[in-house]
Amino acid sequence: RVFQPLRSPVRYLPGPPSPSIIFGHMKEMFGDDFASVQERWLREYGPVVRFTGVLNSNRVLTLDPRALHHVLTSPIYEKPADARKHLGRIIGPGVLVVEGAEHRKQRRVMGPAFAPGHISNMTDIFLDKAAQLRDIWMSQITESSDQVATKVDALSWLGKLTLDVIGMAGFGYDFDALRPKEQSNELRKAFSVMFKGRPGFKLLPFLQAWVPLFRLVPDEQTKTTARAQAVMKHIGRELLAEKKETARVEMNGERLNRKTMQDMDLLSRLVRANMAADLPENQRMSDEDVVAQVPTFMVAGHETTSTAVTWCLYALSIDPRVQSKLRDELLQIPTDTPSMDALMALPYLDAVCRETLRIHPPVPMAGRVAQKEDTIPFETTFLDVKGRTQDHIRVTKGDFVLLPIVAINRSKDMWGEDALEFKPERWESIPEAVSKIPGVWGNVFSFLGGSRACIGYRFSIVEIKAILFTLLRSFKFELAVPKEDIVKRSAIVTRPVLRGDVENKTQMPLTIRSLRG
Ligand code: HEM
Repeated sequence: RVFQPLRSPVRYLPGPPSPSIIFGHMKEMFGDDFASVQERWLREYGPVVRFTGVLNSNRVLTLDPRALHHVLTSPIYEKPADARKHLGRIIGPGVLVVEGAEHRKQRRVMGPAFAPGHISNMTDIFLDKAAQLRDIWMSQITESSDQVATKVDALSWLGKLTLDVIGMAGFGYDFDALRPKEQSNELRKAFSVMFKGRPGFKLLPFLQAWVPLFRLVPDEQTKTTARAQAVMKHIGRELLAEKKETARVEMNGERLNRKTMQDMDLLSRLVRANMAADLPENQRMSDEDVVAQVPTFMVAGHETTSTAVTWCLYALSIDPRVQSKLRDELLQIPTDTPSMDALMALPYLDAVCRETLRIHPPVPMAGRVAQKEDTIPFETTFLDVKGRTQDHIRVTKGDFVLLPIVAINRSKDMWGEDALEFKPERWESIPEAVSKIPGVWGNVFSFLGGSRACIGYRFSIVEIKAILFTLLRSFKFELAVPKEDIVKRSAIVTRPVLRGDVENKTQMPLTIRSLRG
């Protein structure tokens, strides 16, 4: 590992000098300002930049669509092993962390559960839970002094809402997160313990991920995490046993008569697909793999979606014109419970969602590591440090390629001079250049692309639309603090933090005004 960077051809790429032999540019990459750092490097050093990671390891930054497409689709590239192992120790061998043949197997069995037809059946769950939040907020307004408006922390409420949604739609489990905390159930408590902690750069988890010796450091979080993990596994196993039993009864021809929401959840679908008679034995997932999908869906699908809706309400709060144009469209619908197709057919709602996920992607970046030597083709030529024109780069085992989600989504070269502005109207006619972005959804890179693209992207788009539909029809949103006070804090998910808040607590204070007279 120590000598690898000295042998790799990546060292011939232009780029900034490493500020630290131990941490390389990791501080810059985890800092709030990472997006402008990346933009600056691309401006200074050209379309392909070499920067450094831990122990001077090579990292490549580029926005070249051909190169990124290559990395996303070639089996030579895997997620960074240390990060996978670290997450795998917490959530088990779920689809988010496994690689190679095991990953292909899991994706194949899980794919049908995320098909549009099944997501369509979940729309009622999304709308139902959103209506629950609407009613809670409405009663808070009624109880307030002026009975027309109140202040809420949108982020924490939306976090509860999306946790309830992933519980019901993911495994037919009601977290009841929208209920008061005292009524918190076991799985919700276990999950919040496992992922407790504040965003930002933290040394110990970082060292634990990289240097096995540090995993022996006894910290309180590790102990409570182990206890919470045991609860999570236990509940996961119970859920699995329940789903298997239901599927068995159905498969025996004694089809259960109750068409409950549980029959529609992702885990039930996955269990059925895994039990299908025509699935070869070696393609079936083990019980351990299936149980690991419970925390996997919670990790991958809950905070990402609540953060996306939160940033959308932020964008709508600072642009009242867009907010009322969107509301006008939503109020045209004669029912509170539209179908998925009806939601998906609303053009301005679609443009607002795309623009939110472009400007405020919840996951700011990801990365892949080459497992052996490779040549990455480029669309545009560039000069290496020796001044030679190149149309490809060579990498070797251990080289890391950044997947710069924010930088692509906001690139002025691709989107035009107004790339940094929130403008849903841009989706009426998007520039030719963005059609090359190798994203699985709508010309943005926010769900990545290729064989490891977000499996839940359709789920989350319909969920986001259902939540916005329900809330915008009942409330007007305003920021309750000056917009300069909201800071983006980047970690695995980019959350809002109030400027000057020493506790670094994530929140989005909004004033909500009832539209019911
Ligand atoms: C706005 C919401 C969401 C965003 C922005 C998002 C983004 C992403 C991104 C960027 C990745 C790739 C990570 C990487 O390869 O390093 C990913 C993977 C994944 N996402 Fe999402 N996600 C969202 C919602 C969801 C939901 C709702 C679910 C499940 C119900 C979900 C399940 C997954 C899973 C299982 C993976 C791993 C896929 C694999 O490795 O094969 N995501 N997501």
